[in-house]
Order: sequence, then C-alpha cells, then structure tokens
Amino acid sequence: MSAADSRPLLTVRGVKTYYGNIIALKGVDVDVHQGEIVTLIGANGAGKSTLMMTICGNPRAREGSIVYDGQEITRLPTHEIARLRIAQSPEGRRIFPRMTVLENLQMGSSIDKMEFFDTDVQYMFDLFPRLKERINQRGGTLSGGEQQMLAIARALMARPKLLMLDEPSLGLAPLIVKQIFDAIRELNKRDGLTVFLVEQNAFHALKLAHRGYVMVNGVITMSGSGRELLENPEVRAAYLEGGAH
Ligand SMILES: Nc1ncnc2c1ncn2[C@@H]1O[C@H](COP(=O)(O)OP(=O)(O)OP(=O)(O)O)[C@@H](O)[C@H]1O
Repeated sequence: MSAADSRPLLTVRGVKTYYGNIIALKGVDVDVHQGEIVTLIGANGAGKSTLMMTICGNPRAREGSIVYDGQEITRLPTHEIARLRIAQSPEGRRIFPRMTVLENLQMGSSIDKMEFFDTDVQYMFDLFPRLKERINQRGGTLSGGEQQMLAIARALMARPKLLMLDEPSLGLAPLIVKQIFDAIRELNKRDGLTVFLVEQNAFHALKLAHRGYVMVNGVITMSGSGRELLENPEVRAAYLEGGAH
C-alpha cells in the first residue's frame, strides 16, 4: 500500500511544553516512520500546532525527548534543527507576498541544492500546475489555495526528509483541498516523502494518512491506522459527523 517501513524517522516521547505557567502538551508520545503519512487531528486549542512547533524547537519541550533521524534534537537551537531537512509549512501560509512565485521557490531552495533548482521547480509545477501559470505573479496576489500550494512547494524545494504541514486545508474550497491532498499522496508514493500532517479536516486527513493520532487538551487519546480511526465511533462523533467533508 505504501513505501512506509518500520524505521523511525521521528520519535516523540513524554514531551511537555508550556507557555509560561500554562501546560499545552502534557506528555506526548508520537512516532513517524520513514515513508509514512501520519496525521494529528484534534479540536481547536488541543495543542496540535504546539507539538509541530516544539519539534522545530520553538517553543522548547520542557520535558521529554524528540529524536529525529537517530539524533536527539530536543535541545538543539532552531536553526540547527532547520538544517536537518525538516521542512515546516506552518498554518497561515507564510509566503513572501511581494516576491513572485518563482522567487518564493528560490527562497525555499537551499544553497547546496542549487544544481537541482530547475528540475525541482519543474517538479513543483507538475504537482501544482496553477503555480506554473502564475510564475511571475506576486505571492500576495494569489488566491488562498494558490498561496497554500506555494507554501508547500517552497517547503519542498529544500528537499526535506520530513515535511510537516499545519492545516493545509484551512479555509480552502473542497476542490482545492483535494488538489493539495492529491499532491501530498503523490509525493509520498513517488518519492517516499515522510509527512506529518496536522489537520482539523479529520475526514480527508484520515483518508490520506497511513496512521493517525487524536489529541485532546494536550494529551494523545487515541491512535491507529487512518481507516481504524475513520471507523471509530468516538472519532466519528467528535470529528466527523456534521463536519465539513
Ligand atoms: N503563544 C502562546 N501563548 C500562550 N498560550 C498559547 C500560545 N500558543 C498557543 N497557546 C495555547 O496552547 C494551547 C494549544 O494551542 P495550539 O495552537 O497548539 O492548538 P491547536 O490544536 O493547534 O489549535 P488550532 O487547531 O486552533 O490551531 C491552547 O490552549 C492555546 O490557547
């Protein structure tokens, strides 16, 4: 079914993260294996974004450990974590609004990968043909969906081993969500890219993912294959019934 195997790429154990005195993550365990798409679902304020940001080192875990690709990264500075080929496309589509599509992609490409630039840009345009049509248009003038595609494409230009996406479907029309999720599936199938996907759109995320976790109030309450969670009555009641899918 997938290129996923049992080699761990990311191992999160007992992670506790605070904002001041408020505890946002209360001892979280999560595993992402090489070649897997893993999703984290949960309601507003559950702590999903905090987990993704903690993996990137800001805010920092106060307790617990995060091991990425065999290396303990829990206390590494954020710029060193960024060098480890972990790409993050945060909620809110952080693109450069005054730069063109092509310039945004250039910003994502790392210096040591410049020899692959033309090939990689072409690949991004194959994945997201809408971006090709807008190659010289400024990022800030793109539609919400196109900006999301550009944010993902920019993250991919660094040729990451792990792509972390925070709510890529937020506020987008169903057809655009489908295009974005199809592209993630294609990247995973074709390149074996490992993806950690934070989503409120539980239906699409669980359909796409090999495995998923449910987070409630800073605690993982359930985990299983995407299909198991989709069929789970508690998940259905809390995140799927009456939801947008
Ligand atoms: N910078 C901050 N300072 C203080 N508290 C924060 C900060 N960022 C998040 N929180 C709190 O931490 C908790 C977890 O927030 P987080 O953004 O991680 O949730 P989430 O599951 O990603 O939610 P959403 O789906 O709405 O983005 C919430 O109670 C939130 O209010």
